[in-house]
Amino acid sequence: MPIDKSKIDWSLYLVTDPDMIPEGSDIYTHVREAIKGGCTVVQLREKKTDTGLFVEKAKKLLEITREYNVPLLINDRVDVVLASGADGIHVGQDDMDLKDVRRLLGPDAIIGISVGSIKEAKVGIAGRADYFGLGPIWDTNTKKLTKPLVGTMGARTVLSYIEQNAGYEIPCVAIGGIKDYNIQRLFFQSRTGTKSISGIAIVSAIMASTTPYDAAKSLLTSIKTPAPFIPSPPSPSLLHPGDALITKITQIITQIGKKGPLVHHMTNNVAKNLQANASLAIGASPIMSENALEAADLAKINGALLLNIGTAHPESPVAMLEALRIANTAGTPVLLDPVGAGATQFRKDTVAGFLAGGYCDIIKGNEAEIRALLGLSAHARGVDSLHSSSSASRAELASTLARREQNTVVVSGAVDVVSDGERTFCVSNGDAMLGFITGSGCTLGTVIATCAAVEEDKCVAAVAGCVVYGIAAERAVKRDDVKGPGTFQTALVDEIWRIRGECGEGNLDWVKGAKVTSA
Ligand SMILES: Nc1ncnc2c1ncn2[C@@H]1O[C@H](COP(=O)(O)OP(=O)(O)OP(=O)(O)O)[C@@H](O)[C@H]1O
Ligand SMILES: Cc1ncsc1CCO
Repeated sequence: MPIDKSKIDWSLYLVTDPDMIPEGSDIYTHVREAIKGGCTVVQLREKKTDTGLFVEKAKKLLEITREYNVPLLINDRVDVVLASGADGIHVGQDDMDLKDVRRLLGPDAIIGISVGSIKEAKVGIAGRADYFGLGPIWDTNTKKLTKPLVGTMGARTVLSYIEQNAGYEIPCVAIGGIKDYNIQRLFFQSRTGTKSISGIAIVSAIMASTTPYDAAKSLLTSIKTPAPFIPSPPSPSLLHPGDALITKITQIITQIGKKGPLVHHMTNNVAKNLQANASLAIGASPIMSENALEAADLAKINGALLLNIGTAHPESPVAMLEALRIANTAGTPVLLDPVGAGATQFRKDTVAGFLAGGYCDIIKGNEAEIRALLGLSAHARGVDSLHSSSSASRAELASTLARREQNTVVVSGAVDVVSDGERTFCVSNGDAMLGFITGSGCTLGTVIATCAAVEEDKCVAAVAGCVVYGIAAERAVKRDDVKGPGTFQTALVDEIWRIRGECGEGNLDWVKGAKVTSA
C-alpha cells in the first residue's frame, strides 16, 4: 500500500548514514530497531554507493518500512525512487528542479526539499514541495557545513514566511545538530503564534548508536514532552502596570521569605560576596559554585541558576553550559548575566555558545551587553556600558532580544527596561549611587533570579526584582549613616533585608514607592 501523504507523522525522521552504523549491525537491523523505537519517517542517504546496490538497499528497506507503515524517502536520486518503488525523495536546493522531479515521480510521490532561508522557501513553495527539511539549525559533525546556520530564530522566520505565503500546509522537519537536550527548546523557540516544526530529522544520534531502539525512543519522548520551561500565558491582569502588578510584586517578595529558594550562582569573583549577602538578605539560600559536577544535585532543589561570565576562565563556559543544560532538563529557571559581552571575543563566543546550547529564561545586561547580544555595535569600557539611550530605544533592544530568544530580557540602567517581547515595562526605581559600587548589576541579577525561583511569570519576576532592588537603593542612600559608596553598599543589603522583614510582618508600605510604567 502506498503511503497517504496527508497522514504522515513527521515527528522523528531518520536520515541514514552507512558509515556510522556500529560494527556488528547492518542498515536493515539498525533501521528496523529505530522504527520500533519510534522513527516515523526514513530517508535512505547513500552518497558513495553504486546505483545497483543503492536500489537493492532501497528495495530491502522498503519491505521493512512497509511493515510499519513508515514512508521511505530516497536522498537525491529520482532513478533510485523509480527503480525501488520508494515513497518519495528528498532533494537539496542545488539538485534537480522540483517541477521536473514531480513530473518524473508523479502526483503521489512525497517530495521534500532542504530549506534554510526565505529565498529557499520560495523555491520549495514554487515547486509545491510536500515538506521542508529546515536547517541546518545548529552545527553538526555529520555533514561538512556549506550553508549558514539557521538557529531557532531563522527557523521561526521561515515558519512564519510559509504560514503567510505558501497557500498550502507544508510540514517542516528541523535538521542539524539536534540532540536529546535541545529538542524541546527547539520546538519552543522556533514556533510562531500558530505554526511549529512538525518533527526533527536525526542522523548520528540514531545511526551511530549501538542501541538505535533506545535512542529513537528517548528522542521521541523529548519530542512529545513539552519543555519544562515553557511559560504559561500571562495572567490578563498582569499585562499592564497597575494594582495587580504591584500586589504581585509584594507576593513574590513575601514568597521568597517563606520558601527560601536555593540560588546556584556560577558568578564572578568581584561581585560574589555582595551577591551572596543580597541573596541571604532577601530570604534565599545562595550557593556559589563553579563546579559543573555539582549542578545536577543543585538543580534537584527548587530554585534558580545564575550564570555570570564576569571573570570567566577558559574552562568556565564548558562548566556553565553543562549546568545550563541540567537546569533546562530539571525546569530550573536560568538567569544569564553576559557581563562585558561586547568587550572581548571570548565573552562574545561564550554567550553565543550558551544561547545556542541552552535556554536562558532571563537575560539581564546593561545596554552595551544587550547590544552585543543583538550583534549591534557596543561601546563599553570593560564591563561598563558607555551607552545611555532613551528608554524607548532600550525598550526596543529588550523586546527584540526577548522575541528572538522567546524569553525575558532586562536592560539595566538609570531606568531598567524589562520585556518578554509582548509586554515591556520600565522601572524607574534606583539611585545613581548604584553606579559607584562594583557588581551592582550582578547583584540585581541575583535579586531577579531569586524572584524567578518563586514566580512562573518571568517577566513579572524581573520587574519585581528591579523594583525591590531599586527601592532598597533609594532607602539606603537616604540614610544618615550612608556617606558614600562603601557605606551605601552595606546599607543596600540592610534595606533589602528590612524590606523582606516588613513583608513578613504584612507591612507592604515599601512598595508604594514602585515606579513601573509601560514602555
Ligand atoms: N543613574 C542611575 N539611577 C538609578 N539607578 C541606576 C542608575 N544607574 C544604574 N542604576 C541601577 O544600578 C543597577 C545596575 O545597573 P547597571 O546598568 O549600572 O549595571 P552594570 O553595568 O551591569 O553593573 P556592574 O557591571 O557593576 O554589575 C540597576 O539596578 C540600575 O537600575
Ligand atoms: C569589575 C568587574 N570585572 C569583572 S566582573 C566585574 C564586576 C562588575 O560587573
